[in-house]
Parts: sequence; structure tokens; C-alpha cells
Amino acid sequence: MQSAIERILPFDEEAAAAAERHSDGLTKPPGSLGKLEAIARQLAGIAGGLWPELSRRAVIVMAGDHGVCEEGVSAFPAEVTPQMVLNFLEGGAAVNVLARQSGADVVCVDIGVNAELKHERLVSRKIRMGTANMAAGPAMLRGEAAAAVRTGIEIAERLAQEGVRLFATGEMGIGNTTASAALASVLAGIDPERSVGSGTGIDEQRRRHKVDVVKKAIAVNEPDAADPLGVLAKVGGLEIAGLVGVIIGAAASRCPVVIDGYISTAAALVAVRLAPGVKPYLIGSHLSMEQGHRDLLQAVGLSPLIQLDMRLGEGTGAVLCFHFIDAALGLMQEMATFESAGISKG
Ligand SMILES: Cc1cc2ncn([C@H]3O[C@H](COP(=O)(O)O)[C@@H](O)[C@H]3O)c2cc1C
Ligand SMILES: O=C(O)c1cccnc1
Repeated sequence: MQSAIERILPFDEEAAAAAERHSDGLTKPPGSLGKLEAIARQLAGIAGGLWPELSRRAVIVMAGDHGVCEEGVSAFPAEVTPQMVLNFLEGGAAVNVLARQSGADVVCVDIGVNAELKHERLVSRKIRMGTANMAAGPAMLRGEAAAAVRTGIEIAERLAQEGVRLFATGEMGIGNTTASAALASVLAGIDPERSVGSGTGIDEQRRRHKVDVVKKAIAVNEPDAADPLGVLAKVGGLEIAGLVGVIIGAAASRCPVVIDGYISTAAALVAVRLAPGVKPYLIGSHLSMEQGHRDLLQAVGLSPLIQLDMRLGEGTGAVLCFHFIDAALGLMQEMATFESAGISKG
């Protein structure tokens, strides 16, 4: 893990400034393309030049189960996790459709599903059969959390070596909004009353119970916010740890990584605390309906590009935003300049 963190290059401010100069010479008032210009600048700074070739892209869907489900924190049973994994592998989930539309591969990883899974397209890297119930003790051992992070790093680095240049984070794990809320509360100091949302659609009474479960998990485990890996082990999840690794591995491979909704943003928070150098490589995608997502994005320092009232996860919001990345690069490459079009500058 440490060696990948050490390989992360600093953001190339010179390339970013060159992108900005190019953008300011295009036939539009400076800054008028808003966040599309900001994306183009960021992509140049990440790649160290104009304009990166990002045609090969992948969404990595990390799947894992959560022992905390036995506390009744989700509207759906834990069996849905392995069932959805098979759906991803057969191409029938929402993220598959959106990934096809944006030219991305879906890479589905079993990093901790509580079922024996076999499929030719499944990346089988199970660390354990789901986490333990964090309301009763640590979700996993520190070594297991570290192994899951390393797995994510390896997968992202391997894909980058194979030519993938743009990543999105995705996940599947019934109960994982509970673990994400606990991470948000411990690492960003967001009160559980605010960090706990309705996930797959629990009612207010059950959400209140979920708040109590998160408070109990924090009281029982006494996580230390200054030790992000320890927090991840105590109140996190295997798929969340895997995504922490994906983020580090993408940054170490000099690739941008688009962060999906609430769970992915919790992973991004752990990643920036473990490796602050990943921050310039992150691109926010959408603002999820999950309560607390706005606060969590702010804690990571990300601003969402879109708000479509989505609350699904899987990487859906992140792959949707690949279209905006394509838009930003297309504008930079194809627009006329004031000079070439003979237009007077202001
Ligand atoms: C059919 C189905 C497909 C999903 N795809 C993503 N999630 C999302 O819901 C889960 C988190 O919500 P909670 O913490 O309330 O369980 C995660 O698996 C997340 O990816 C799904 C949930 C369901 C039911
Ligand atoms: O924001 C998300 O990613 C999310 C919200 C609710 C349920 N699953 C995922």
C-alpha cells in the first residue's frame, strides 16, 4: 500500500495552466463553460499534458456483505448482494446500461460477498465472507482491511497497465450505507443524526434505529479518527476498503477517478486521509439523495457535477459523468480559437 502511495505524482500545475490558457483562447467568454473548463484543466494537470486520451474506461464494482445487516438497517435482505453480483455479470443492472452508453467496462469484484460465487467474468478476490456486525465489535481485522485496500490497488494498477485511463468507483453491499455513515461520523465528525440516511428506502422509524446502531458501533469500537485504516477496519466494509485501494491505484497510475454516491464518497474520505496525494485525481459526480452526502462531499473537498435525485450506488452516477468528461475534452479539442475564427476579443 505504501509503495503505491509513494508513486502518486503531484498535480502538474504547469499543464493545468496551459489547459487554462488554451481554454481562454476558445471562442467563448473566459470561464463561460464553467465546470467543463474546470474538468479539462484538472485532466491536463493529472495527465501532465493536453489532452489526455481517455477512451478506455472502467467502473470497478466492489461487492461485499455487512454483518450489521442483522440489526435490521436495510430495506432489503443481505441475499440481494450476491444476486446483484450475478446481475452485474450478466449485464442487467443499471450500471451496466449506463456503462455501455458511456463506453465503460464493468469490472465486478467479489471482495467479501457472503456466498460462494462463480462466474467467468467475476474477479474473485474474496477476503472473507462479509464483515462481522460492527454494532457488536470490529467489522474486520486491521490486516483484512489492509488486504482489501491492497486488492483494490492491484486491480486498478493492472487495468491501467492494460490501457484503462479513466476510472469510476462502484459498489454493491446491502447494509453499506450504515458503514458509510459510521465512517462519515468518525472521520468527518458528522453527527450520526445527519450522516445516517434512508439507504435503499427505510422509513423514518427504521432510520432512527439505524442512527442508534451507528452510535452503538462507534461506542463499542472506539475508533480513532487519526488512524484511518483502523477506522475502516472497525466500522467500514470490505467493498469500501477495496474502493479505497482503487482510488489509490488509479492515482498511482496517473488516472482520474470519478467518485460515485454516498458509499464511494466515504471510500474517498478514507483514501484522502490515508493518502492526501490522491485528492487532485478525484472528480465528484452527482449529489445523491442520501442524507449526509452533501456534508460528506464537502469533507472530501469535492463538488458534484449533477443532481438527478439518484440514490442507487453501483457506480451509476459516476459513469453518467463520463459523458461530461467527454464533453469537456471534445470542446477543448474541437472548438475554434478567437484567432482561427477571426473573432474580436473583449
Ligand atoms: C436491488 C438493489 C440494487 C442495488 N444496487 C445498489 N444498491 C445500493 O443499496 C445498498 C445500500 O443500501 P442499504 O444500506 O440500505 O442496504 C448497496 O448495495 C448499494 O450499492 C442496491 C440495492 C438494491 C436493493
Ligand atoms: O448514494 C449512494 O451511492 C446510495 C444511496 C442509497 C443507497 N445506495 C447507494
